Amino acid sequence: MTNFISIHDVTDLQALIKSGLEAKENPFADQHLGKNKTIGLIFFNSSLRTRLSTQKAAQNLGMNVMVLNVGQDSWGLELEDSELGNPVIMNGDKAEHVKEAAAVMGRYCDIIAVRAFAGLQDRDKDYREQVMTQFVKYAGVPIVNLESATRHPLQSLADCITIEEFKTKARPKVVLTWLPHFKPLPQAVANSFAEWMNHNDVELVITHPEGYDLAPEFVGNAQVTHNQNEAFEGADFIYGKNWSSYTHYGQVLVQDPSWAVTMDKMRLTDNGKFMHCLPVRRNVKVTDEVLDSPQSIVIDQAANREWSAQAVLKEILQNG
Ligand SMILES: NCCC[C@H](NC(=O)CCC(=O)O)C(=O)O
Ligand SMILES: NC(=O)OP(=O)(O)O
Repeated sequence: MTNFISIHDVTDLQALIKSGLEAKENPFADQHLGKNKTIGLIFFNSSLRTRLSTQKAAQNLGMNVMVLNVGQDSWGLELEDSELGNPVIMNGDKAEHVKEAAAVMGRYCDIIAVRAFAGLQDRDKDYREQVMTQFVKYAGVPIVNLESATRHPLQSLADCITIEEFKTKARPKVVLTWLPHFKPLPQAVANSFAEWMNHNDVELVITHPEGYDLAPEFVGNAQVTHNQNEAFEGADFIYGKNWSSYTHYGQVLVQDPSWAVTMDKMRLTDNGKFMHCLPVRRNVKVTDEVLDSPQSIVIDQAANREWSAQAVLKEILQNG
C-alpha cells in the first residue's frame, strides 16, 4: 500500500482486519517501524476521533506527529490548477496554492493524512475528489484519507474490525439505515461503509427514504429498500447515518422523525447491535434508550479507530 484513499488501495481486506486486531492485542510491537519518521495530520474540517486515534496510532508505531488546521493555523489553500490559456489568478482570500503547500509539507513529513469534507454545492467537483487528488499529485509522499468528499476509509476499516469482533454468525445481516437530520451532511461515511461491506462477507441491506439513493458505484450488490422496518427484521448490525441527497445534490429532502432508531425498531432485529461513526445527535437520529443500551456498540466502534489507523500506517511504513 502506498496511498490509502479508498478500498481500492487495499490488496487483502481480511489481512488488514487481522492486522488491526493484532495491533489491539499488542499495540507497541512495531515501534521500530516509525522511529524517526513524521506524519502530518492536515484538517480542513473539525474532528475528535480521527485526529486523536490517528495521532495515537502513529505514536504507537514510534512516529512523530504534527497537526495542522488549514485556514486557521495556516494560510487558506487554492486548490484549482491553472489550465493552458486559463491561469488561476490568486487575487481572492486564498493566499497559498496546494502545489507549493503540499510539496513543502511533503519535505517535512514521511506520510501526510488529510481530512477535507464535501462542499455539497457542486457534485462533480466533490466526486472528483479534488483535495485528495491534489495532495497525491503534489506531496510526493504517501497520502492517507481522513474523510474526503466521498469516502471515509479509516472509519470503514474500524467498522469491519468491529463487526468481526461482535458477529455471532459467519455471514451477518448488516443494515445501513438513513437517519433524520436537519442539516445537509456528506454521503462519505455511508458511501464508504457500503463500499467496504460489498467487499466483506456480509449480507448488506440499505434503507432510506425516496430521493436518498447513494451513487450506484457504492451501492454495488446491496439490497435497497424504502421500508425501514422490513430492513431491520432479523438484522445483526444496524449502522445508522444521515446523508444529504446525492440525486438532488446536497439537499435535505425530508427530516421525517419516524426514521430515527428507537428501541421498538431494535426489537425487530436479531438482538442486533447499533453502530454509528459519531458524532451523533441524541433524540434526533437515535434515542437515548438505544444509545445507552447494551445493544449500542458505538464506543467500542470509535475505540477501534485507533487500530484501523495503526493497521494502515503499519502497512505504508513497511512499504518503505
Ligand atoms: N467523521 C464522522 C462524520 C463527520 C460528518 N458529520 C457531521 O458533520 C455532523 C455534524 C452535525 O451533526 O452537525 C459527516 O457526516 O460526514
Ligand atoms: N467518526 C469520525 O470520523 O469522527 P470525527 O469526525 O470526530 O473524527
